[in-house]
Amino acid sequence: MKVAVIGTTGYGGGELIRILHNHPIFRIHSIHSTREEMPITEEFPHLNSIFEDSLKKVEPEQIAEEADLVFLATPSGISGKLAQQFYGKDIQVVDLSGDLRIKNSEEYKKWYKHDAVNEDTLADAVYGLSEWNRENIINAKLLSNPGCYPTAALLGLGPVSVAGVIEPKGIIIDGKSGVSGAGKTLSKTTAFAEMNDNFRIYKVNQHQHIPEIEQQLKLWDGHSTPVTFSTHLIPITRGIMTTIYVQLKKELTTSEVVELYQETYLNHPFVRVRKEGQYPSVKEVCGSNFCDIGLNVDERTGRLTIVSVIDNLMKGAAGQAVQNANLMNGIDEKAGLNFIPIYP
Ligand SMILES: NC(=O)C1=CN([C@@H]2O[C@H](COP(=O)(O)OP(=O)(O)OC[C@H]3O[C@@H](n4cnc5c(N)ncnc54)[C@H](OP(=O)(O)O)[C@@H]3O)[C@@H](O)[C@H]2O)C=CC1
Ligand SMILES: CC(=O)N[C@@H](CCC(=O)OP(=O)(O)O)C(=O)O
Repeated sequence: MKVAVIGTTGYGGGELIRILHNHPIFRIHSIHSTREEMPITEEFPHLNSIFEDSLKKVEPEQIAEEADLVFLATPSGISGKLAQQFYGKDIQVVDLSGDLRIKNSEEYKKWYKHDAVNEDTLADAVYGLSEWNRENIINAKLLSNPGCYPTAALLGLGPVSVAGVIEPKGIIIDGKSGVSGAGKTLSKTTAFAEMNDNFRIYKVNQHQHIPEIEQQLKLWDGHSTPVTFSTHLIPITRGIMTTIYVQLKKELTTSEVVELYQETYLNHPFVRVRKEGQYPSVKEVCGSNFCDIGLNVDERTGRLTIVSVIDNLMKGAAGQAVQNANLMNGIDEKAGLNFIPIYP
């Protein structure tokens, strides 16, 4: 199958190249950028003598004629416009941005600060939380890949939310992300002197991933109410950890909760549930498509602590995007994604 990548010179685009280069079915047909036509190695010297294709202009008509599937690894605002240009054409679209995730246009505008895509495009976009929306993903032509934080948070919350064993009110999600989550555009907060040896909270109660998390929780549990979601920048390159606090409705032991998670994710190769007493760290998933989850019930408070970790560029972006593209095409979901994490 021929695939195209738009936004190739970014971190998400670069990660797509790393995965697709070794994919057994998908073949990179073309890579696209707003820059002048140049070999990708000008931007990514690490690809020298491995993959040296030249960047092409972003021409949706031509891309749709030539390729079977296109990944949009472009910023919010740009992705939505591109998705509309591909709409109705004979090509599958997988968008890594937030532009197609929020079904309510007003809600999107409130959090993303610009207009949403048109209603048709929005209505046809399938939310690609791979482990939880499989039936819709396999029939999707337009796929909206989840955000990095929502992936970690929702994979952590799914089993207890669906089982109805937690109070729908008062969920607290504490997120920490490595710097590559912010993309490669230079900014003051991600500059070395600001970020190194530092730990900073940002977008307090204003993060654009809040409506995405709440939208999915509401589908799982109609009684669910707004969550508290905090995001922190930590001085590592890759990785997200969410530490989630929920109140249990009834008495459950850690071992019972671990069993619930292990059963839920039994047939989902990219979610690894740790046994009682073990908790994941971000290094243990780095460079891979895994989401690792650790659990503990505090019997004193009746609260469950859920710890989930992902690599933001893999399960949080390009990895899950390829997993979804595999599902959309009836290919083994692990195809091209069989990476052992880079450790240490
Ligand atoms: N980084 C992460 O961990 C995650 C990112 N995402 C989302 O994935 C998308 C890509 O993120 P990321 O790779 O980090 O971002 P980067 O900023 O690293 O890269 C974005 C790329 O988009 C391209 N671009 C910018 N404007 C246009 C345009 N008008 N038309 C076409 N291409 C354009 C740029 O390439 P060029 O200048 O060559 O045109 C740039 O390299 C974003 O929507 C982001 O929110 C989602 C989950 C996690
Ligand atoms: C560390 C860092 O800055 N991370 C970014 C993640 C942005 C992102 O991936 O945005 P979408 O998922 O909405 O496309 C942030 O918190 O805004």
